[in-house]
Amino acid sequence: MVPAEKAHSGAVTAVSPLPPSYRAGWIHYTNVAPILDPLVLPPSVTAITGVPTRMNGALLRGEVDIANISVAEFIRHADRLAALPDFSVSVLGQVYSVNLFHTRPLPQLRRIALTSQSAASVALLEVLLRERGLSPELTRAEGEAQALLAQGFDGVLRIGDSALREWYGVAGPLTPEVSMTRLPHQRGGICVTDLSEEWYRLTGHPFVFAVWAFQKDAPPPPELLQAMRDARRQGIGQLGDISQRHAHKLSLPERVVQHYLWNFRYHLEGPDQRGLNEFAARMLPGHAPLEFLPW
Ligand SMILES: C=C(O[C@@H]1C=C(C(=O)O)C=C[C@H]1O)C(=O)O
Repeated sequence: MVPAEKAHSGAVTAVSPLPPSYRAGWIHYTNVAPILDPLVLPPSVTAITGVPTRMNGALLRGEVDIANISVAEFIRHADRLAALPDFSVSVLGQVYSVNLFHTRPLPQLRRIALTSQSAASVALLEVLLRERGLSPELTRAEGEAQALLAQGFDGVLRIGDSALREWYGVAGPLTPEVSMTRLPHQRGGICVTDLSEEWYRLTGHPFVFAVWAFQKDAPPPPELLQAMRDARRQGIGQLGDISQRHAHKLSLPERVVQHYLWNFRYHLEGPDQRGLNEFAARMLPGHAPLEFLPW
């Protein structure tokens, strides 16, 4: 509780109550760095960060008012959530950081370890397996893909920064003559299936991993939206610097991180909205088409 009056240096000073703060939750993976790194929060907004499942839970339990959340949770709760009309984490084709690492061809997979950080990629994997008529056992298990593969899983789903690094461990190194898109999908008995690329092959649509969602009756203050748009414009203009900083943190070549970041679609444009609706229809057959706010 904010005190209405506060004793200070012996004098009694009137302190006006602080305006209630709007609480934001940010998934802090590198793929949102072009929006989050330059973001200057308005004074009325506070923020916490965490992995996708943590942010999904925080928004659904009302611990935060806005968060970039897994698209699967947005679809499941579309009756009470709305999404910012022009923000997304989407990709057309390869994403590099949502990977199924496996030791046998997909039709022969029996036990897949799922990351507990993800809801969207788990739902995407379920859709892709169903499309192929496959039903391996799916179990949540943490750890590095290689270690889990050595422990008896024949498939491991990983997302985010660690998945990007593990992908590069299999597909790299990147040499000056080769482009990122031409790196191999397998080496040393480990195959990497990029789920976003599989989605593109299946549907021809981008895949939307995250949207910025909020309770329908509690839209964000306009100054937060403006700050986010300003930050994104600035971030996209500084991809070189942002990539350099994050490449250092991730111990990856700058060229890899730069390609990784410019490859994202951050604006929830028409193709992304169509991809999102296509995914909603496949994830929850019979789901009413999602409505997107005008802006
Ligand atoms: C592309 C990614 O997208 C993320 C994947 C999510 C999920 O699987 O639930 C949620 C948010 C996205 O930011 C990634 O983290 O690699």
